[in-house]
Amino acid sequence: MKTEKEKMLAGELYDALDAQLTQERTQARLLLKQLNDSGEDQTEERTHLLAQLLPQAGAGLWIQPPFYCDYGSNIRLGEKVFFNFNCVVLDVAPVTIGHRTLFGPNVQIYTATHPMDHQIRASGLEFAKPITIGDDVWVGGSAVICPGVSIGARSVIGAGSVVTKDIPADVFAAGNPCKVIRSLREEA
Ligand SMILES: CC(=O)SCCNC(=O)CCNC(=O)[C@H](O)C(C)(C)COP(=O)(O)OP(=O)(O)OC[C@H]1O[C@@H](n2cnc3c(N)ncnc32)[C@H](O)[C@@H]1OP(=O)(O)O
Repeated sequence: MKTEKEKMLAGELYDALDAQLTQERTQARLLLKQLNDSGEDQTEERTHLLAQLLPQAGAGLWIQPPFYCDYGSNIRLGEKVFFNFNCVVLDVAPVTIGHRTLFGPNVQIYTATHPMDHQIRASGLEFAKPITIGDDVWVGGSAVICPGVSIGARSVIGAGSVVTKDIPADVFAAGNPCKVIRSLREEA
């Protein structure tokens, strides 16, 4: 029989109040509290905390606190990824981010979702869909990336966008819902 964590990572309905998952979230929150309370001059301390929180991060990661996530262990980052102030990554399902991708302040990445049927929702069970963002993407401030979305390499997402569907590579896309505005191939 699958554990609740295995169901969660498989995108199946699962119980978020499961003891193992609660313990893992608590551990992540304790690390986040230390990270978010750390000073700008405590670079070694921050590097040490981030290595524990995000074991699948590439070299050159820069996270400007405050930063928030559910588990950390489900976030895979390429090299030289940058998160500006106050980003939130609900990594209930895997979140995969490519090299050199930049996030403006207050970007929200949500893999977590709940059943639309109120009776199933009332049972407390929930589920999640993975999010993938390619290399060299720039996500403008306050954008929301919804569950299950992929954003192709080198694309730019305008500030304040709500990305509900996949965005291809090499485009500027913006708005709520986020739509492709133009190709960036000719601008390269
Ligand atoms: C990593 C960091 O920390 S980043 C720091 C934080 N900074 C930001 O988040 C800034 C993000 N910047 C943006 O969102 C800007 O809008 C940019 C850079 C994407 C604008 O790019 P430009 O190529 O100059 O776009 P341009 O102004 O030509 O707009 C093209 C169209 O898209 C629209 N548009 C541009 N940005 C947005 C947006 N965020 N949301 C909705 N529509 C937008 C414009 O209104 C315009 O529409 P129109 O043709 O109907 O007039």
